[in-house]
Amino acid sequence: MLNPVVERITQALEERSKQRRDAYLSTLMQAAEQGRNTAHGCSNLAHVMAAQSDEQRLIMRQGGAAHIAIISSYNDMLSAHAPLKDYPDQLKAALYRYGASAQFASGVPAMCDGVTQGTAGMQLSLFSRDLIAQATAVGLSHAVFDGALYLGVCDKIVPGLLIGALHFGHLPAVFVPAGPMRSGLSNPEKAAVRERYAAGNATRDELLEAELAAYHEPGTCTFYGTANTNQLLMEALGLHVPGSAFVSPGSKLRHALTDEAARLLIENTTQGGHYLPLGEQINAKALINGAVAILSSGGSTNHTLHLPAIARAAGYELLWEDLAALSKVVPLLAHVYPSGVADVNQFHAAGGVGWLFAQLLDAGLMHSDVYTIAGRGLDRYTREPYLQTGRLCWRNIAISPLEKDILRPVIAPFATHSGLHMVTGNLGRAVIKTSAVQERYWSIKAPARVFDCEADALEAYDKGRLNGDLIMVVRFQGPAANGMPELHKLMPILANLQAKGQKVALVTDGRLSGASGKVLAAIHLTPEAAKGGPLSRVQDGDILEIDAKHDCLQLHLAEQEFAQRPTVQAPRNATAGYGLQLFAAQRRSVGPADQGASFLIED
Ligand SMILES: O=C(O)[C@H](O)[C@@H](O)[C@H](O)[C@H](O)COP(=O)(O)O
Repeated sequence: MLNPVVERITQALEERSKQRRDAYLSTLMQAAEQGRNTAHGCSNLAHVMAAQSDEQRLIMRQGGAAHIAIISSYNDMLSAHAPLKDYPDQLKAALYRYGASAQFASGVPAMCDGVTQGTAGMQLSLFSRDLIAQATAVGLSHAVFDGALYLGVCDKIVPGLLIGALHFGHLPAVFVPAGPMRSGLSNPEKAAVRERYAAGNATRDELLEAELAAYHEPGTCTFYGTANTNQLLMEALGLHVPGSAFVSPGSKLRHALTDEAARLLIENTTQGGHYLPLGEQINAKALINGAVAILSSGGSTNHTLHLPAIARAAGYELLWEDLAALSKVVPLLAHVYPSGVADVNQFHAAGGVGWLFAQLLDAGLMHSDVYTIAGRGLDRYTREPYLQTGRLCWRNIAISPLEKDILRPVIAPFATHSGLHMVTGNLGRAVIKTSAVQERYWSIKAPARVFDCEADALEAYDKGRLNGDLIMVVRFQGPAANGMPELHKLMPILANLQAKGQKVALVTDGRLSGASGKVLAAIHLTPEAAKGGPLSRVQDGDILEIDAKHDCLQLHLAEQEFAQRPTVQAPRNATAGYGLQLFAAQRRSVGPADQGASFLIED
């Protein structure tokens, strides 16, 4: 039986979004009826076919076969995307075997947050999600396709591809992952070396050695950050070949799963006989399944931005309140770094996605009656793929998790609350994830130390100026100020202060990495300081209080006195150089964090 809160939130989502969703579906229907662009004349078609092989031209000229778009975010800057290099050729070969034709419709940009962390480039990170959505739309705008394969893994890329794809929601879609790199130096060991380096107790050589041992080959980073949360989300939305999220790149199984992605897509086209338009697949139940999967696994806080933005692209208005309400009934069932010490390879080996979904479905926390690319019913995603004499098969996963420190059943979870909190008070509202924070640190009342950028906070630490209990405020980091960068570089220094016995926390209108944890952090604060939010009136020494258990974020100051304080303006020249000026229009038009921090303004 479905959990009543899950049922209520799903219904509320449907009701609140009815008008928008109906309009979305009617646009989708029109596009579906039209199919490929019927206005295409011979010259248009000749342009489509000019670069194709004779065999492919023949298939297209004869008509009747599906024509598939491949959209890829491949580059070899991202270790997670490097394995995608040969996928288009493999997928095309598989599609041809099934009688379809295919074209590499577009590449989309993809940046690595690990490379840009703590640098100006990070200011483009969240904006790149919407840019990827636009690039996806450009790729599909030729309107000659019957379905599309989307290749991407990392933080902004998968949400961006999905948002773009949903604007072509009449096309069936399959997302094709590449899988995580093998485990190297463990994530906690890597973090420990960083903390020692920040404290001056490790050399730069030691630090680099540790980083290289952690990030050591192609594949997704092994912690459960935003990229791997994306992969879990794609399984929960039924957009992957079941169980394909965390299979290593380069393995025979991965190869077979990639071929299977092509086969399933063909099946879901009109030509394949089981037409499944993406826009119908991603309905309220699917979105709630995505949210529940992320919450129960301690997924990335970035998805409090991405999920509302994805939902909006499908005609839904998903609220932070929905996530907060679900969080209270969805137990934390996985402990993967930063919430635990295990990495995603160990999570996968312990039972992984399939085991987790089986638990959630059994407890009525996920909707089973959803459309997936593999057929109706999410139960298909509770099994794991394997090869039997070269043939791709699926099998049930053991009922008990193989490792109770990594996965736990609904009846004995790590915590009954998933750990995502929405805190509110006179500064606005913000998001806190407690699954990686020890419970004794969940509340704090301390003086504010206010910084207008991450670099100033790091400098204060280096100069030994962060003494005593403190709540670090780093403001002018919201979407309109500078694109809402991740401030992950603050974590080692705050962790060090905490380890020394100081009570510390962070309040910011910026973001943290999915890999951040340990220290209590109220992030995505809305309204942001650059828009005149109350955060712009906070001063050094103000007493702030954060209480995750009671969903509270408060500045203790008489209301009138606080209201009369002058509003500090955003620092000038923070957005110059490194291409940042090119995004001035986006900073002007971007929406607030609780609506996904998106600059995609729809009519
Ligand atoms: O949200 C995320 O998951 C991050 O953006 C992640 O993709 C990024 O690469 C981190 O900076 C790496 O974390 P570490 O620096 O801790 O390895």
